[in-house]
Amino acid sequence: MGIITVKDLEKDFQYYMKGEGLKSSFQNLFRREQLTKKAVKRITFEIEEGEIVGFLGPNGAGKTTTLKMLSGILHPTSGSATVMGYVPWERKNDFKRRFSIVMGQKNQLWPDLPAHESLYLNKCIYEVGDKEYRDTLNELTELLQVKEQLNVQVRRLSLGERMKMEFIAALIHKPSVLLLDEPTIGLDLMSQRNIRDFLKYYNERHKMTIVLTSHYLKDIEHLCKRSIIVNHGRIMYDGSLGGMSPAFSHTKRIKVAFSERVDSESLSSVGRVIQEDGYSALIEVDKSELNRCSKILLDQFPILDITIEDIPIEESIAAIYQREEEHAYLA
Ligand SMILES: Nc1ncnc2c1ncn2[C@@H]1O[C@H](COP(=O)(O)OP(=O)(O)OP(=O)(O)O)[C@@H](O)[C@H]1O
Repeated sequence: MGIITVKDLEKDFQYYMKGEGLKSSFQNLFRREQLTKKAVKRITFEIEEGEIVGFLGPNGAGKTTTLKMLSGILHPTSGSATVMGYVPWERKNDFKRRFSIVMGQKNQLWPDLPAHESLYLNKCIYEVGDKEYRDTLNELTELLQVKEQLNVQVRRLSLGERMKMEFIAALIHKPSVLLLDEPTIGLDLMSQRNIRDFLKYYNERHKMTIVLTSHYLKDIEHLCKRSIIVNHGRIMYDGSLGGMSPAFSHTKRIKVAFSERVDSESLSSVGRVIQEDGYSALIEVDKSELNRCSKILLDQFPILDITIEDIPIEESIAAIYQREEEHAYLA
């Protein structure tokens, strides 16, 4: 059995419709229309110990709601889930001691205190022994290179430094499962990379299971062998990003620059023209046709430069987002 198991998990939010203006506010005092938002719809998956799994999806897809249920912050409407054998929303102390969540948009450190005081508070809450606390703090501050900043008031830290402190606070009790909701949001490229490298190293060293949501594809590509793509609360894909769609892996793109103006009509005999402006073109061809099409281009067109590319992963993901729900596809 996986360290995380999710079976037919659903979450509905009830909320009230509120019209605009004073008249509508007055009417709402007597009659309010209740609406239901189905944020998560019967999702099922299992995650093995030590895995890093990416949770991908457009805004409002249901990622945060799922993570909140797995961390016990929210009760599901129906379905079941276990994390390390515990039902998260029962919030047993043993579960809390072995689990952690970092939300890029929320801080758990006190802004007016230096980070080390909040960290010490976490040590006491989680009943971490003195030596273990010292060793873990040393390891984490060295890995994240924030030893010097431990005594600085959290509100004075840069966003990247603050995020690193948030990670230390989340890991000080050495959880077995870590949920990350947009951990690199707002960080510059260098800080994003530092956090990614840190997570990769930490996962390999401590075999910690990580579930990660991020809108930065680089985070997912770098860290996750497996990604679960959700849209409208449903799982649309579960597998590796590389193996996302056989249709995409059978197609290549030829990017060409011409030394003189080329007629767009003539290019359509080579393959599917994605874009062209007379002096350059992007043409999609079947992999098996690549040699033949490249030869036609080289023989019959005034080629200045030619490159062959795979379909960018972002486009494969966008295509999955757009897929109709009833065609949900499980790898
Ligand atoms: N408390 C709530 N009441 C009503 N609707 C809610 C509530 N919380 C979330 N929702 C709705 O549920 C849907 C899923 O939200 P969720 O935050 O899980 O999406 P997400 O995939 O994390 O999006 P994002 O990438 O923008 O953070 C959204 O349509 C959201 O508006």
